[in-house]
Amino acid sequence: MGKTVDTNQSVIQSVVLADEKDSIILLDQTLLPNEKRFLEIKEMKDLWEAIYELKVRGAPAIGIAAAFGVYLGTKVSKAETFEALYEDFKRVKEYLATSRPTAVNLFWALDRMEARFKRETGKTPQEIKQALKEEAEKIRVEDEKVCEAIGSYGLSLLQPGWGILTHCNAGTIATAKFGTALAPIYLGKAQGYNFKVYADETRPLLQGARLTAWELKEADVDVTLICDNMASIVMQEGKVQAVLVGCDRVAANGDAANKIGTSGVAILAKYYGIPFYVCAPMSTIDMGCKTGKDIHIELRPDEEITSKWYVQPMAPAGVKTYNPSFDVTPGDLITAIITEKGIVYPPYQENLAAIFK
Ligand SMILES: CSC[C@H]1O[C@H](OP(=O)(O)O)[C@H](O)[C@@H]1O
Repeated sequence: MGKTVDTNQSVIQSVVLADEKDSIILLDQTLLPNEKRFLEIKEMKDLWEAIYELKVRGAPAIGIAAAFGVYLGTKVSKAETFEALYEDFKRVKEYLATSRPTAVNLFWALDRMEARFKRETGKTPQEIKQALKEEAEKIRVEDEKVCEAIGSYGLSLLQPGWGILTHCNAGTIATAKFGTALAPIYLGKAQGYNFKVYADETRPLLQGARLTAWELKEADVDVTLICDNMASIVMQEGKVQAVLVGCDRVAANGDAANKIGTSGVAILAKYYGIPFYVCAPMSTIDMGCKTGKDIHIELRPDEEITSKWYVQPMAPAGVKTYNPSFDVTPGDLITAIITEKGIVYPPYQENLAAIFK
């Protein structure tokens, strides 16, 4: 379990590497909105647990945490050669890869750290460890710029005063900064767009209620919290002019995995003729994944449904549950995919491939 530290950061950075402590400082998102507590993570198993228990969550933030975790886990190696250190590195990478299966950023970051390791051939173990630390920080810094670019492209699709529906949390705490789906909201706030955000609470883990509503209230953005089963009525009543969601893995054909319930929102948006945008860093687009059918959907514990938020369980003891943490929205329900390289429209197979060229 990580140690609690006092950090009165003004702009929340949910996961950073504390140079002076050479440890990971992360915002414990499971305690929000009631407590803003930062944990100091020094041990690999504490980081693995933080990812699994969603203390740090959101595809980009998971990737950044994993990259820092690779550094933490490798720096304690006593190896005296490149080859021996590489064996220890691979054990760290394999361990972190078991924390959560759906967000491709975890694996993207681990692979990027391995690529950096291999570029350090001939260097001393100490030099290689320093290189890993640099690469992890580069991933974090780049993600800020990526999210800001997504925010700018996303904002170009929106009008001042629009109602925007969001699902789950793809905000600043799910990334290095700005978020993905909330990035256009933050950039718009700074330019006087006065958006009205309708945030789905997003059962069962309530990232919309606990995180998005909290983030947006902190940022003085007009946010209305709704239950997931109210998405239809706010669309039907003309309160919503666009839907913005994040993602955890986008397949080459444009199918996008995101928090459970997202595909239902996409179907509603299609029915009401409302544009449905997926905000996707290229680090979340998996061209090796042909369609949404190839995306591993994480299944999580019963308690998240039956008892987690209740004074006492709200379901009969021992009742079976089905708790997929994500679902896949078919590409033909997605109006456009907003990336840091620009806005990608269908046909996604060709147009997603084009942004990687
Ligand atoms: C900016 S990625 C946000 C993405 O990640 C969330 O999943 P989780 O909270 O389980 O990590 C959700 O799918 C968000 O849209």
